[in-house]
Amino acid sequence: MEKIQVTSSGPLRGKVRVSGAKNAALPIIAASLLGTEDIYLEEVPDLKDVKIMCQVLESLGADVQPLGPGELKINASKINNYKTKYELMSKMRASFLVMGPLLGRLGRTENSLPGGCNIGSRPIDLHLKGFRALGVEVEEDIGNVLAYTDHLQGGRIYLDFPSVGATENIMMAAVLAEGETIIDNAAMEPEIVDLASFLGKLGARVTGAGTSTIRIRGVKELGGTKHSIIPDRIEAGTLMVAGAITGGDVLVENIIPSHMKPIIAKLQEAGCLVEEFDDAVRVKGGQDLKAINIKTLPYPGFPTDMQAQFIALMTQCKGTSTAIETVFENRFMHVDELKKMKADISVDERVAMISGGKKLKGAKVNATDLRAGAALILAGLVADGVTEVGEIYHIDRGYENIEEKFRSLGANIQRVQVDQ
Ligand SMILES: CC(=O)N[C@H]1[C@@H](OP(=O)(O)OP(=O)(O)OC[C@H]2O[C@@H](n3ccc(=O)[nH]c3=O)[C@H](O)[C@@H]2O)O[C@H](CO)[C@@H](O)[C@@H]1O
Ligand SMILES: C=C(OP(=O)(O)O)C(=O)O
Repeated sequence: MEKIQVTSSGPLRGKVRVSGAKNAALPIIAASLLGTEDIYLEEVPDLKDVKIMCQVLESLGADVQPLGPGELKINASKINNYKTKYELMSKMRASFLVMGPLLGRLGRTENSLPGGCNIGSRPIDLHLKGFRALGVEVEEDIGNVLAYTDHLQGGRIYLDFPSVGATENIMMAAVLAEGETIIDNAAMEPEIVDLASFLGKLGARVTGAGTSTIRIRGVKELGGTKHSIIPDRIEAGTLMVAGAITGGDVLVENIIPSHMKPIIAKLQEAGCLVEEFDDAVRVKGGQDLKAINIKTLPYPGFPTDMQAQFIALMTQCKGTSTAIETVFENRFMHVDELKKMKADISVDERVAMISGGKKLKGAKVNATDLRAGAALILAGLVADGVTEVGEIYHIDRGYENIEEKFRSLGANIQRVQVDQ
């Protein structure tokens, strides 16, 4: 079994390049099902989730060819299957994003319910509400969803919560629907904007992405294009926290700084020095980190995908910090693991209180989900002794070459084979 071993590393220093965003690459690869000509993608991160999404596309009849590093060529002109395989769907939440494109292309899609990080119940009611508003019949059975229509018709959808996945799925169905679709209370994440820009290059007519109202005017057919995936703001944030927690000096390159506002603000509140460049951010960690408070929210609020890494940081901030999780109802599983490392944290429903500034101790811990895994690595960098992180397949879902990137900054980290 593979584990990641981290040993107390001292201040991290140097520069490191961020990969393309997992959460932009996944919907864009799914959206490639909409095109009828060659699609060339660049800056595609080499991740387990991306590989699974490519396998999902192939199982539907698309041709997916890796070109150079980070490059994919996709041709979906001959897709012939509307059913996705349970083995693939169960491995990844985002596999559900093929529903919208399949409805657009084939008018039919059948999927088992998606897997992914166990951070809450993660229903798909808003995706289905959106499809129904576009004239789609939806039949739900235990663990299975069948959706079909013989006429995809634009409609108006109000999302009760600005769900990222629902916004993406509805956009992808609506681009080939007849007439206009309006999504109100849409998610505003940068990954939605990247998807809209990709769809636009395929020939779709999408406006308003990045605001809470997205308008889509359906077209008859979409073509091909070349597109480069935006940088991963969560990987960037994780590397910035690595600089902060170790009192280091790290230049994180290939960043869109405007995507990083809540992270930059909270690192500054904690006492770090943050310098912004056109496409990079430098973080100098303070000697005495101060307690801070975070509350996760949809974009442009503080990202839930950075909450675990910030709790690791808060264990080193003097005083009591709080983290309020409002997006997912069960996203504090890393707390029990951090407590094994002697972190002083209590959780009351959606609020975690972190009494920080105390030395952590290395321990055997498990990555209970993707960002939990990142948080444990960050904690391991400043803990006495060795931290051994298990269940690292979660980490590999979302971080490309994580040990190499940390090692390039001077971290003492390696992947090891252990008996159990
Ligand atoms: C592949 C990808 O992009 N994953 C991201 C995406 O996940 P994902 O798209 O799954 O997240 P959503 O924005 O949909 O979920 C946010 C909240 O809405 C709820 N909800 C969602 C859909 C629905 O039909 N009904 C419903 O109630 C969820 O249970 C959750 O409480 O956005 C999350 C929130 O920023 C991030 O943590 C994930 O990293
Ligand atoms: C929760 C995440 O991913 P997913 O939605 O794919 O489970 C994440 O990236 O932190």
